[in-house]
Amino acid sequence: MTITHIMINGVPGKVATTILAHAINDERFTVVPYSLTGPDTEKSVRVNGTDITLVSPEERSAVLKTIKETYGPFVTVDYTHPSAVDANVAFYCAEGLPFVMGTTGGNREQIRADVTDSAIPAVIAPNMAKQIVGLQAMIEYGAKNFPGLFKDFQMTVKESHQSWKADTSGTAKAIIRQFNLLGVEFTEADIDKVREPEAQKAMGIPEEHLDGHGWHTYTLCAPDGSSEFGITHNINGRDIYAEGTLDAVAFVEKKRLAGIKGHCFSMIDVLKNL
Ligand SMILES: NC(=O)C1=CN([C@@H]2O[C@H](COP(=O)(O)OP(=O)(O)OC[C@H]3O[C@@H](n4cnc5c(N)ncnc54)[C@H](OP(=O)(O)O)[C@@H]3O)[C@@H](O)[C@H]2O)C=CC1
Ligand SMILES: O=C(O)C1=N[C@H](C(=O)O)C[C@H](O)C1
Repeated sequence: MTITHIMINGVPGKVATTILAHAINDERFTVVPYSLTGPDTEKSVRVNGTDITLVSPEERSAVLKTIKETYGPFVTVDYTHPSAVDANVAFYCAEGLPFVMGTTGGNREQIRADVTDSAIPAVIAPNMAKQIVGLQAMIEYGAKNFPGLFKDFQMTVKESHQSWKADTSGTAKAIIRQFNLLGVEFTEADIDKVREPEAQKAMGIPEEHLDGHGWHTYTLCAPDGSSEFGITHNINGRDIYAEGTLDAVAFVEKKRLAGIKGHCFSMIDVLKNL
């Protein structure tokens, strides 16, 4: 089995740390013990017995030189902050670092264009939970094959996440774009964002998951009120994102070894190639 080197950026953030803990225990990978992180964090953290050196934005170019010399090629995973996405993608493209981008936000058109103009393959997706990706693929199939199927239906979208989440759900934004193709008139501004713990408890979200959950419901009502359709995905905790992320890393490494450059893949591409 080929062992892939993997560097996970965004530690000590919640998702990056979860992915790191899973990667350490996954025999397909060797973790590069560095993480590019924000300007205000400590110098290192220990995760499952592995010491990870945290690299601030000012230090990253110099430290990357050492990492490349020490470890050779590796795949980068990004679970940082929506405000960091654009600069991080520009950095990965300029430095020739194949990557998996789980972070939401940023200028999604621009980051795809950056990858297209670069010499690397990448996977970019707002949701790495394979079952949610499968659901997205089904909705996308419907949008391609039955455009306008829900024309004139009234949609409501409710998404709840931990109170400090920086942005509106990237997953919800991606899914409503598919519903637009199905004929539904709905914009990102219409999304009902729930961030208040008391409101979340009232929705039935377990208290122990108030600081880490993603509960989404999409409801479609017929114009005459005679029928209603709903799609719900309720995730507690963050473990579900690890398997898909690590499969995406293995996928990107295969593409790198095959010499694929300047190509942006989705998690649906990963799912189709498992
Ligand atoms: N694709 C998917 O399946 C999923 C995507 N996500 C997305 O992942 C992202 C991270 O979420 P979460 O872990 O909860 O967030 P956290 O706020 O817990 O972690 C973000 C981390 O990124 C660090 N950071 C800030 N600026 C930079 C920078 N310039 N470069 C590198 N790191 C930086 C932060 O450091 P500091 O605290 O010092 O600012 C922090 O440690 C979000 O966009 C979220 O929506 C989440 C779950 C699943
Ligand atoms: O911040 C989170 O937690 C999540 N972010 C992603 C999003 O914005 O959709 C994925 C998931 O909902 C969890």
